[in-house]
Amino acid sequence: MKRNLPLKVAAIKTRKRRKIEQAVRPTPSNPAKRSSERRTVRLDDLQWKEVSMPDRLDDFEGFFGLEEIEEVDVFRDGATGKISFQTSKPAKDTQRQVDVEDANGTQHGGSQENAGEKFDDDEWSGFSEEEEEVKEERPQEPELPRPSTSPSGQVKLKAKQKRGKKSGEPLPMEGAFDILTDEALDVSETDEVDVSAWGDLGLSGETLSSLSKLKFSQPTPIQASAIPEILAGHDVIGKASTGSGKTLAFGIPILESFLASRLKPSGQRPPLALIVSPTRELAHQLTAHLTALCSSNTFDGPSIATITGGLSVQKQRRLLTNADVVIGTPGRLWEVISMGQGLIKSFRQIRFLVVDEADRLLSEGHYKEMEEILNILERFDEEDEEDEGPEPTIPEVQRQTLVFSATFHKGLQQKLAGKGNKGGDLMNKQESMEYLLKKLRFREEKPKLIDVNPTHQMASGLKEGLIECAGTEKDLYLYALLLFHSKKRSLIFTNSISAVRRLSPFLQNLNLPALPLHSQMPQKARLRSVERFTAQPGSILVATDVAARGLDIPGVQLIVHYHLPRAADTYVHRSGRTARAEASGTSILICAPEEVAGVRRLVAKVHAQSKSDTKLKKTAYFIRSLDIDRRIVSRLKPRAILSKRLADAVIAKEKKHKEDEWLREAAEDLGVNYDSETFEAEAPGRRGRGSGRKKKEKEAGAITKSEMQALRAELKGLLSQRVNVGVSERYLTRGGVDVDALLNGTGNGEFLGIVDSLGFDEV
Ligand SMILES: Nc1ncnc2c1ncn2[C@@H]1O[C@H](COP(=O)(O)OP(=O)(O)OP(=O)(O)O)[C@@H](O)[C@H]1O
Repeated sequence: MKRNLPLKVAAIKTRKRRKIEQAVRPTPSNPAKRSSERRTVRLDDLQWKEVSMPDRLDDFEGFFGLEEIEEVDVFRDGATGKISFQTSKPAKDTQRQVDVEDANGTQHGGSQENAGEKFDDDEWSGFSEEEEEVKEERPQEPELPRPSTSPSGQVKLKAKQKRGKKSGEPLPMEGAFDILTDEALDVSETDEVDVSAWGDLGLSGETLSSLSKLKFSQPTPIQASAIPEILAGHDVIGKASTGSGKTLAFGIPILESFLASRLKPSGQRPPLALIVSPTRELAHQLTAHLTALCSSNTFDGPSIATITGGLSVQKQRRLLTNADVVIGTPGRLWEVISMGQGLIKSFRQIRFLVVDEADRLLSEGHYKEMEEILNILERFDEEDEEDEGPEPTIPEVQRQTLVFSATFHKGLQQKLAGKGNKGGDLMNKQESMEYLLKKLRFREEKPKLIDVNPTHQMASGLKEGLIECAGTEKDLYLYALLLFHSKKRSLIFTNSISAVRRLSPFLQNLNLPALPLHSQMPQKARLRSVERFTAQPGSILVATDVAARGLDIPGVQLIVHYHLPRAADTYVHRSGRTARAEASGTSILICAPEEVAGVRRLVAKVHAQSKSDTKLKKTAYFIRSLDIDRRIVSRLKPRAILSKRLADAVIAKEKKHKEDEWLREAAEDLGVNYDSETFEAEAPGRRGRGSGRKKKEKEAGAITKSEMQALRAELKGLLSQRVNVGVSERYLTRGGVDVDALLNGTGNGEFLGIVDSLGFDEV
């Protein structure tokens, strides 16, 4: 059970953080009291005591609270396998009981496995109590399937019934730990999932039962092609469009290898696999996907360590000691692994090196850190050199190298704008192979290149379009677009952190549920934004390209490129956050007039590239403009202006505050007095680059508190009114538009014009 704990960490789904500090087990030396006054209780009914924590939480990595309980006996009924808890302690107050009841008045129960999850989440996830509300909304884990393995290794799940329903009687501890009991296994309710379509891949019963639980009835094309090659011991380069299941294409063979390795004598083993990811969010998500793959409860899965920046190095190093699978970002991985010879040696014995989003990790500008890792895996240490004599030969590579991405591109650094549009070309098959052979040391001379969809770069369910507007009106058009697509989970991409900082409050002021995500946010806040975005339907994530690759957030329906992608691969990956796993979705670029021609070429290039590989006749792809009634959009302008003024003022004040703090500290160090007004009055006026921006910032920051209040009140007034669109020649509207109703999902978006000419109404 303990060994599994790190796996659960990844669930990013924290519940109440509790620990049974002293669950008294009935042992001979500590016999449990079974006096008549003891009663069977639910854990949630007890008065848990909060354990005090130090104020500084930096090193606790999200461990925000600990509660303990004493004098509770844990019993497992030998006949039924049921687990129960007994105590003589009084029950907690009624309020507390209400907290753990759902809308139907039933108790939220967690399995014993889930109790483990709580510990693990506490290890790193960093969600505070205020997030409990979101977490409580999480759908309950599906009940545990019990696979029956046929001689062919195929697994079918039995249809199950709920215990309570069957007997019609309330069960002791119903809901809390049912999932552990044998009885529960037999009768819990779940759909029957036939996984016979996986039969040809020769997977173990354990893996099949997990796939069955995940309801993955058949492999995706990349899985069907890559898994047998990896299982046969080959190096593999896998290319398949975004959202096509590449994670399990390498995850399943790693699990198979782990399951096979259990037969060998145990002991201190080196990690089996190292998976490198370009971003922290993706690393945690990979952990989550592999964890889910091992969650059928029919076997103990591998222990997974997630090694990313933003979390304690010491803790991560400890995690590595027992890890079977290590997943991380290159910088932190290198930092942690290179801390000691012991780890370096054990990492040289890994059996699988996975480079996810390989073109990104191996591209100029990002390769350095990845190269450090590769060096660690390749390099001899001095001891080895002595053994081998003065000229050491390079040791034979024992590990399989698995490389996956949706794109392989060249010239990542070349910018699209103003540079002859050279940037962002995608590589054809031969070029990608040459490129990867140069960067990585494969075991085989020719790794298997599997490209499952050479004819199209983009997901099949994706619709693409652009909106043309003045560069200064992008905020307004973004607002209009989001109103039209209200209640749709949307991801807005920008090219700068400052744009994320500005757009998030701009949209929030307009009552849109926007969340920020960029690399300068503290790690806990980053994870929180992703979790909220995942949990809240209709929410909006405003992000830099840190969210462009790999993130698999279900139900993202709209991608907006507020800033144009700098390269073709970025366009592919950003757009790939929607229309995943056969779903549909929309990707819209907001372009200034001078950007339109360049963007058309970029998108045409993405579509043409795939055709050139297959020698299909090239017909230039023409991305269509979204037809939007500009007069109607202009009616939204007063709101947008007010919201922008408010957002700018808050940002300018925050910035000024930070600068003041910094200057005050510097002045204190120098032993002089600092007064911001005198300082500014005496500072020489700056001219030149950036002075206009400075001036604007100063003006924005000079707004007084009461002016801010007045602006807020004015905006509130506007937001409560209907947008009077008058009578449009083209789109007859009656009376006006209730934007609040639109936000509630009950309005009619037609006031924004014929946007369905592209079929976007189905999004
Ligand atoms: N065999 C399957 N059947 C159904 N769904 C699957 C299957 N395999 C994976 N999925 C689901 O498909 C979604 C996308 O998978 P994944 O994140 O691995 O895509 P990807 O190809 O790595 O995408 P990207 O290129 O954006 O990183 C996930 O939600 C995953 O759970």
